[in-house]
Amino acid sequence: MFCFTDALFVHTASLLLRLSEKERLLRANDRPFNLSFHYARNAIKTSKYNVLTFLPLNLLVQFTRLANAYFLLLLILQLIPEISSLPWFTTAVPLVIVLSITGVKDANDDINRHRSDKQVNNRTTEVLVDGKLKEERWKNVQVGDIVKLQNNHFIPADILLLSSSEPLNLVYVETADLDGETNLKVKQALTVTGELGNNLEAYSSFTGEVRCEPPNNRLDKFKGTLTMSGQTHGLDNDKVLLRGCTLRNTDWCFGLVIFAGPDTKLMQNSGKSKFKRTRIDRMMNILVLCICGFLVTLCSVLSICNYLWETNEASGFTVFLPRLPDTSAELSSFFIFWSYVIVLNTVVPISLYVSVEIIRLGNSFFIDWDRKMYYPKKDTPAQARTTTLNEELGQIKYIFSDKTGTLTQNIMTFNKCSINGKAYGELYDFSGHRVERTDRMERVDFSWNQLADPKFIFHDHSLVETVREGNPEAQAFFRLLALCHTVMPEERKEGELNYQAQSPDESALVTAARNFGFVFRSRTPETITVMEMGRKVVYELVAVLDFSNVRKRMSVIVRSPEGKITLFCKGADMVIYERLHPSSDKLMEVTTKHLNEYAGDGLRTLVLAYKDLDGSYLEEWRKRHHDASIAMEGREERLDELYEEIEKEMTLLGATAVEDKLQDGVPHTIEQLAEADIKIWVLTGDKQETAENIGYACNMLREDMNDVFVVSANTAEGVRKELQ
Ligand SMILES: Nc1ncnc2c1ncn2[C@@H]1O[C@H](COP(=O)(O)OP(=O)(O)OP(=O)(O)O)[C@@H](O)[C@H]1O
Ligand SMILES: [Mg+2]
Repeated sequence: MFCFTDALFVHTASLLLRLSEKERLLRANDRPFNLSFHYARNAIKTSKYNVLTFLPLNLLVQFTRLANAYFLLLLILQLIPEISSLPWFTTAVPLVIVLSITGVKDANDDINRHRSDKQVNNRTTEVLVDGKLKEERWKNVQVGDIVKLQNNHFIPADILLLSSSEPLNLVYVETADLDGETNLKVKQALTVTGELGNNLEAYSSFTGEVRCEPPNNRLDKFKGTLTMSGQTHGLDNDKVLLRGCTLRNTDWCFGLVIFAGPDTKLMQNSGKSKFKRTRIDRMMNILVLCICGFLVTLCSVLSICNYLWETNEASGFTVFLPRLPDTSAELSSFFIFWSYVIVLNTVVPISLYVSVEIIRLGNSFFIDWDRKMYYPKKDTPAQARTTTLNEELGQIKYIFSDKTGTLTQNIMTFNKCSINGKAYGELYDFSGHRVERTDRMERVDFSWNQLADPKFIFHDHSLVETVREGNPEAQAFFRLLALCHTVMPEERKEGELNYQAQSPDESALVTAARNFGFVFRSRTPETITVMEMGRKVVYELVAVLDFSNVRKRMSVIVRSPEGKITLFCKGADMVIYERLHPSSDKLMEVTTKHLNEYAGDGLRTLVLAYKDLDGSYLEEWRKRHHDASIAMEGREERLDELYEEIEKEMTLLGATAVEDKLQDGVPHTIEQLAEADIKIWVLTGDKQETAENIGYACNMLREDMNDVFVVSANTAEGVRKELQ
């Protein structure tokens, strides 16, 4: 008994501690220190019941259903002899059958959950204990442990990447189970921890201290610092491997466990699934309640009549209807009320619930069997994952969709560009008329460039000539594209370059630069290596001012081998235009004209600009930047301010236009949805003109809609006003 309360106390204490966790502190290789915080262990539990709690909890859940509760009430009434007019088992038997069928189904589901929990908790991974790697079950992994992961293995907890087998400490992870994206994501360790390599001795004396945000469910954000040998380094999402991902293309990597078990982002996201009701369900509930009301009224009227009869007439019938001596008329009519409730219980159509359930089950089979919803190419039939919601399908009024990747293919091709006021990529015939591109046209030959991507297609020869002639603006344009991005290169064999990009736009732009002779070759957290027209140039990467959809731009600051410091920036036209030096005004006008043409064709556009920086100013800025990037409080705001300060008075270089084709059948589908009077909302961050043109291209907007109106407010309040 003692033991039990003790355990309970420790558990509650750790729960309280965890609830109030404001910041997480942990030290590598120091279990006693980490244990003092009572962080959650790595075992997970998704099951709902155990042997003891199953019966009470499951019954409680089942009786929250109106029909079951109603049956129970009837049963209780029938157990009272003064009221009962039917034998008790007429209600008890069906109720028990219904409850036990549902109970068996729930128990089976829960046994499966127990089984999968057990399987997951007993997976093994290698943990560093006393200087040696030891196989350890997942459930025994603790916060602060150093683990070694192998290729194609699942990641057991949320882990800070320390070092890896790949050059430059890269690792590749597949995140399909987390966010559904199938392209591999690249993570890179800090250079200081990367130096630990595969050295177990170095690892056992590693005492890095991590300070980071408390557990939360945001998959794309992480904020923390790592302090080792007196130096503090900022940590962000790029250095963390999340539970639920799989290691790919990486022989091994080492990591430090930061969040375990229920604290991992994966588990924090798997919130309780809500019980959804359909509209028919709700309507049925209301009807049943009304009928119940009717039943109560009926029974009340009958029991009042009974009371009247008892007081006025009953004395004459005692011969036939003998009664107990002390029953009053009031009591008798009270009992009569409940007897009528039982007798008339068939008024309430409880069987309706059962019928509807069966109809839905049948309906879901019809959905699974529907040949028109079968896609032979991938052998995928339609699948009704739930049998409780299918009648809602016919009631849909709104569809909310994403644009990129849903309406469009998410395959981006570099199509056109405007450099220093001159447009490239457009094709003209001898008389100067624009011609449509076809497959038969002569492509630009990139064989002079050994590192070119053979799949890249471009038709305008003049651009290559301009670059090869050494036009400084054209070269600066492609240099920017080769430097300003977050793409990760992969070069397994000499010359076989492969780009891994978070966003396909960037990969298209970097590939374009690659073909035009500015080949992005490799990156470390401190440098970027580019082959510029066959010459290897290593740029020092001073800072990356990352992209966010609020900033709508991204920049890098690099120092060339000659010591020239430049900020390169690319982003949405309006955002860049606001930050240009007045000397670019003329160029801006011409570029705007080109941009409007591109947007008119439904192309995605980006504007490119640069700025030369002064060394002493940069040093001072860099210091402030470092302070802000390891700050735990207000990190984003402070960084934003610093970015804002340096990204101004830039010089315009030009603009790019990238094409993302519509998926097959999109216009047709949208047309049919519109015919069914379903309203469609599409989410996009594109330039307004581009978005409008894609809207026309996919039949969302039609020429005959003459009052297309634009809401142009920036706050929730403003949008609400304009909509009214
Ligand atoms: N990698 C990037 N670097 C710089 N600017 C970018 C980058 N990606 C997008 N932008 C700019 O920021 C704007 C907003 O980006 P966001 O990702 O929100 O939308 P989007 O990707 O264009 O939208 P959608 O998902 O509908 O295609 C874009 O219109 C573009 O101008
Ligand atoms: Mg985007």
